[in-house]
Amino acid sequence: MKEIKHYINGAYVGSASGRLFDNINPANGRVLSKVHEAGREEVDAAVRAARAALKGPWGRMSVEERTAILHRVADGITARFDEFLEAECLDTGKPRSLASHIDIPRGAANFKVFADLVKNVAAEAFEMATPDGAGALNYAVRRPKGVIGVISPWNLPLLLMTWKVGPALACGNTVVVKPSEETPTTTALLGEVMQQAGVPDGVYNVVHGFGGNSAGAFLTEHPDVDAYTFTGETGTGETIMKAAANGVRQVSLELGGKNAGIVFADCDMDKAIEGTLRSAFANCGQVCLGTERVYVQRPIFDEFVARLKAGAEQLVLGPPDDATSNFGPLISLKHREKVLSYYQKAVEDGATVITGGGVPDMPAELAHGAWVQPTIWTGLKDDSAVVTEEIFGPCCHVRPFDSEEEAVALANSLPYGLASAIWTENVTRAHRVAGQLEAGIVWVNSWFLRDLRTAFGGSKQSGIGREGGVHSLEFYTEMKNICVKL
Ligand SMILES: NC(=O)c1ccc[n+]([C@@H]2O[C@H](COP(=O)([O-])OP(=O)(O)OC[C@H]3O[C@@H](n4cnc5c(N)ncnc54)[C@H](O)[C@@H]3O)[C@@H](O)[C@H]2O)c1
Ligand SMILES: O=C/C=C/C=C(\O)C(=O)O
Repeated sequence: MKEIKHYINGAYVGSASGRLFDNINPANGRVLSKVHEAGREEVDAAVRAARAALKGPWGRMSVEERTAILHRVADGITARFDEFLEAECLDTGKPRSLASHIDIPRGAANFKVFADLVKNVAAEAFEMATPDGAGALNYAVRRPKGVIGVISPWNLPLLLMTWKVGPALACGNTVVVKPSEETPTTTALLGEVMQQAGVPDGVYNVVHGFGGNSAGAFLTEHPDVDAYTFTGETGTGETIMKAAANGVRQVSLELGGKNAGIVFADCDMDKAIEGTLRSAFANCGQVCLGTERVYVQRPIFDEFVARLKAGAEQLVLGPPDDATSNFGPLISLKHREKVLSYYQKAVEDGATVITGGGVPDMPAELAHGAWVQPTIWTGLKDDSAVVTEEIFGPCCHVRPFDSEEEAVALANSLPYGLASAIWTENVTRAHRVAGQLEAGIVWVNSWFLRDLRTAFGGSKQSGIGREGGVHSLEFYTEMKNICVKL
């Protein structure tokens, strides 16, 4: 059976403890590989390697050399596209059509975009007056923040990990990555690409394991890491923030959401249905930006629900290697238990189940996979846990509204604030509502349309900080002001 090892200081190494855990294929429940679980010893070795690399050739390299290497990393991912695709689809069960259009190309783009960006961003300068009339000149320079701890989730493994590693390395930092225990393979494979691209040893390190009392906690408790960038659940973000408080380390947190879609009666119904179907069901609903609350203006409510139901019922469930399928399993049986507990709660709370609500019948070879039905409810009260808590499954609750004010108040009513989607053909309304929504990202007549130069992140309990474009530089560099008296 294949083993997945840590990647530390340019070499693949196993755990001293010899502890291994199973990497399961969620489509059929079979073990794909055995993964080494890092103890404090491996995490410490990875952090030491990252610290040494910062002081070594990486730290002394010109921006031109560094960014040329990162372009080679991107090209290396593209050259091994099929291997990355296969690995990502086996670990997650997601359809190839999805991973080949989103996950893997974005993995490569995340290195190119930030390599190009750091070459072209100027820093600030201020001339100032002084009492003697000679004046002084202030100018800023950016320096790498140091060793960055990267902790990533399982829903878009390569995409979300490289979204952090790309800018971190472009800015001259070194990294220790702890990928999700559910999806270790592409993060491990990237080590080979890094090596072939000429990334010096110790710049990119990977340790595998779980969160609490395992590699994740050992990394966030390690005193020699300068900052942490994390994507995952809000509760985990709180834990990491507490650990990072020791030694006053900075955090960038991309956390959970309970995102609202607002569909006005003046929308283009075809676009609104297509976009809402994608935002609720893509990646089996396991997208942080996904829509789990849909508010629809009353005159079109019945038609919208009927068309959404028809769309959901046309989704084709199947494993990644089935070219006709566009809907995969959840990440694990454990996650399915959580999702199904909300399916049950919805019924207990009096929901009308428009479609789905349970486990689909799958052929025998997939019977042990983490399959669930795409599910739509109506009729829940606004305070039902199904409507207020992030489920992270292929489901949404649809509720009618009457006025624009009501829709904005409903959308803003939760402690989350990651993303929203507005569907309307009235351009004035679109701008007016977008300006009032408490969310880091608002899409108008679209969903998950991403320009990597833009600020990405959540408000309220959906996160701290923004990454993307120049905003990544704020986190991955230390800006230093130099004041010269003339
Ligand atoms: N805002 C965003 O950009 C964004 C993007 C994707 C996913 N998410 C969120 O991520 C969640 C789904 O991902 P998940 O289930 O992998 O999240 P998670 O918080 O369970 O795990 C994320 C990572 O943190 C690690 N971890 C867990 N406990 C830890 C601890 N105590 N110390 C250190 N590390 C720890 C895990 O091993 C994993 O690598 C959802 O809530 C989703 O909304 C947010
Ligand atoms: O599941 C969350 C998806 C996040 C997407 C991004 O971080 C991105 O597109 O940069």
